[in-house]
Amino acid sequence: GLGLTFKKEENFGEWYSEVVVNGEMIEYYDISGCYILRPWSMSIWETMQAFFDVEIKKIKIKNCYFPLFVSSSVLEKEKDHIEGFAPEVAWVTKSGKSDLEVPIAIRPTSETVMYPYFSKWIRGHRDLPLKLNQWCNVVRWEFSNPTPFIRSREFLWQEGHTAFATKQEADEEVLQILELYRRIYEEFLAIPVIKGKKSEMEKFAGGLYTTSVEAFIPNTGRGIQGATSHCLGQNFAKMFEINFENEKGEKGMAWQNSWAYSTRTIGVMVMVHGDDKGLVLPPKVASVQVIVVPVPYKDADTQGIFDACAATVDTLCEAGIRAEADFRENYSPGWKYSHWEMKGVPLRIEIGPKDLANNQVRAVRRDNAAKVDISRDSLMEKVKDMLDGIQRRLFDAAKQKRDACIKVVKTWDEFKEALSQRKMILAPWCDEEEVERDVKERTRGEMGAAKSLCSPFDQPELPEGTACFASGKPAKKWTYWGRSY
Ligand SMILES: O=C(C[C@H]1NCCC[C@H]1O)Cn1cnc2c(c1=O)CCCC2
Ligand SMILES: [Mg+2]
Repeated sequence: GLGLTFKKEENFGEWYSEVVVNGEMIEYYDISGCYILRPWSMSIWETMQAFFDVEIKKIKIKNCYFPLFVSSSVLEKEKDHIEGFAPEVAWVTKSGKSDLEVPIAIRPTSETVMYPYFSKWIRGHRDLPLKLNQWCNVVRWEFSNPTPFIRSREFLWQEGHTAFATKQEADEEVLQILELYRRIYEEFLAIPVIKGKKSEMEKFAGGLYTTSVEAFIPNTGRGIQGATSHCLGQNFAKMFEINFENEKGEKGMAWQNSWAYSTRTIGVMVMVHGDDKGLVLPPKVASVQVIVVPVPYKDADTQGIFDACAATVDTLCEAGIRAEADFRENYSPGWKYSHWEMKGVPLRIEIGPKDLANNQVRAVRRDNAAKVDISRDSLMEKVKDMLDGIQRRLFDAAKQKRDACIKVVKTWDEFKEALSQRKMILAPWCDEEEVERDVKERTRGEMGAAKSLCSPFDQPELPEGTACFASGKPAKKWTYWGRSY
């Protein structure tokens, strides 16, 4: 039948796999960890891309494209960058029947692809700042449970790579980009995120510090890194000799950032907003915001109903609303209702003989199933208002649900209790890496260990003498902890 066989509250993993397929976002592919992005999800990626691309161009970042292939010598250049990740790197070793002289890696990220050329192009301070971005795919041969959008062996992302003469410029840009990532989640995907700094253990090993926007999946009680913006310091500049002569003719090393968000964003949106009828798309990213369904009754003025549907689509499209009608003859209205609910279209408009007679339409919201009769005279503004209302309500509902999953703790026992309740935990921490390692060790189990998610920029009051929840040492900062993806 049309409905889902798994329930979100009962079999989350199976529900998720089914809903991304039945919603026509994904088709499973015959290579494990690889998925087909169908138009229904590709259009969401394109909508976010359109926003982000315009915004980065406002701050003078230029798009480029570097090769997919990385030579092994260059990939292994930044030692502590690569050591932890080596197993994930995919290699080309043959062409046709013959082996390649030297294996060639497929980019898992492009620092080592780009930075030899940054070194070549950056000579004097006038060559700075150099600010590049590329929209591309990357390959990471992950082994842990592959999940569409969330963890796949190939994914789409943007990766920004910038170089500055001063640390201050780099620091400023890290936060500018992080704010764009917050807007992607909160303004487009209607998902609340927390901005913060990663711990020394969780940061990007090759960098100086990592900032991130952290989301949370209430159904699994796991945090998920939504996007990252790193300051690389001068580590890569030292390794790749990215030097420049400043105004006084002195030699300086560039300060660099790198930042990314990926198609993982779409998976988070499905997990947060989806329900047992299928996908629920925030209007801002829905490729079809309104679906108009004719509801003919026997032979009562069927042509009039069809004409009214077509006219309704025209009126809404003229107002910039992404509206379509489903005129397929071989499906019943009821079948169409379920179909478009499964695909998560935010608003359905039904037009039957009664609606026609009263010069009105029946609007049905996907998020809360509310039904409203709208006069065709005020159709445009009423539909606009409803779509804005749906966007806002999805965010508010997700924020309320996420906030209910946050627990503030001060002691180890409270921490363990909150973890068993699948919470996202805010605790005072001494900021010592050994203690973080200890927390991971002490919370290992079949559900996975707890790790630090981020230290929020928005720090609550930390009274003098507050003890670290895990070590009892003087706490230095409030930090979010939890199981994560
Ligand atoms: O990719 C990054 C850092 C950085 N890369 C560019 C965009 C921003 C940010 O993601 C971290 N990272 C993650 N995963 C891997 C690597 C890696 O460097 C290198 C090799 C294999 C897997
Ligand atoms: Mg990884």
